[in-house]
Amino acid sequence: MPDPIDPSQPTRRSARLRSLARRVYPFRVLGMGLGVIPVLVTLHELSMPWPAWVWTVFCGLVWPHVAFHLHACRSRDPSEAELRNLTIDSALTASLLPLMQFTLLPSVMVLTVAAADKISSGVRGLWRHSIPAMVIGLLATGLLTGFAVRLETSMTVLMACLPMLVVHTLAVAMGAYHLIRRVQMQNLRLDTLSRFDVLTGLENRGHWQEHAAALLQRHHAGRSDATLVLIDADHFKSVNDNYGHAAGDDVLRGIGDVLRRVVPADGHAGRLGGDEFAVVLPLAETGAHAVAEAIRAGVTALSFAEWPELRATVSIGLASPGSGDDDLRQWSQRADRALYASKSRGRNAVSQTRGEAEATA
Ligand SMILES: Nc1nc2c(ncn2[C@@H]2O[C@H](COP(=O)(O)OP(=O)(O)OP(=O)(O)O)[C@@H](O)[C@H]2O)c(=O)[nH]1
Repeated sequence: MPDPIDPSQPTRRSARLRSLARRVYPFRVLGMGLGVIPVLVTLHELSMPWPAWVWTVFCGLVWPHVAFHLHACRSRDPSEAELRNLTIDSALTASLLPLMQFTLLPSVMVLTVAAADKISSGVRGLWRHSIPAMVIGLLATGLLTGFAVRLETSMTVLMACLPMLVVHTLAVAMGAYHLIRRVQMQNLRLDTLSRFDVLTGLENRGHWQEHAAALLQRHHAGRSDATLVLIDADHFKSVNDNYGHAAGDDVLRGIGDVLRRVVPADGHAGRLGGDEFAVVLPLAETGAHAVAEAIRAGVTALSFAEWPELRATVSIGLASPGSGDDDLRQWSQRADRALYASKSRGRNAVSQTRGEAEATA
């Protein structure tokens, strides 16, 4: 079975490549368009014949649009077509070097930009696969024009290289900047999704448990009071059955809103799953009981615009850690027993494990 997060899987690869043509197009137009300037200036200095000019203009100004409109957009497999185009880019770029008699600066510059564009395409190993195409392009025009070499770069050619050096470099940097920002935002979203419950916006089970375990540890170290409050919606199944799942979701969201409003800033509220919620408070039982009672009253007061006759209640159990509560599980079991006491006393109630159970409704 394919691993959905394995980037080497074919489906993910083709999804990534699908946007390649659009991503590469502006950089190809910019890179090859600006690259043509120093090449033409060099051709002028070398008094090269007109076919060399025509070829250069085709490579720099015509080919990028041909590649995009004829190949990548009309192909049945645009991603594969674009990979082919990137390889042809390399061949065309290298074919300009013999025409310039390998004049050092523009030759190195256009080759470097061509390689950088392959690397920034994000396609692994593309620049390596482009090397044979470069050799072919170089040999083709080299054999036609002879392999004359004139490395020396005049000041005019140097000046003609500047637009490409500056503009292309900045454009690539800006592209990388936007990509990094997007990845950062997506990481933030993933982080939020992994820690918070989508329906209520409260902490999810795992994230809440981390806070609860940390508080339990602080309590055992004698550095904090602690009370665990378990909350369960009453007859929630019948809310779903009688009003529908959307109404059930509204009740859960309403309970989430009450918890956000009532739980003090140093407490942590989470949705454990289904209609079960939990809160940990750095308070002794008396203070926690007041918070639990405020939660119970807040849920009782909820109203729902779409279902005016719908009412919700919750049963609540709370427990402070006993000396034998070494882990969160044992602590939760004690709070759960208190919650069960509230259920068996008719619901819409707050109970605690120490002392007698209290009915507050
Ligand atoms: N609308 C909605 N329902 C959910 C969601 N998650 C779980 N449920 C439903 O919540 C219901 C929980 O029902 P039970 O565990 O039987 O509890 P109950 O009906 O509240 O009974 P008591 O707790 O004894 O009062 C089930 O019908 C689940 O299908 C959710 O995200 N949205």
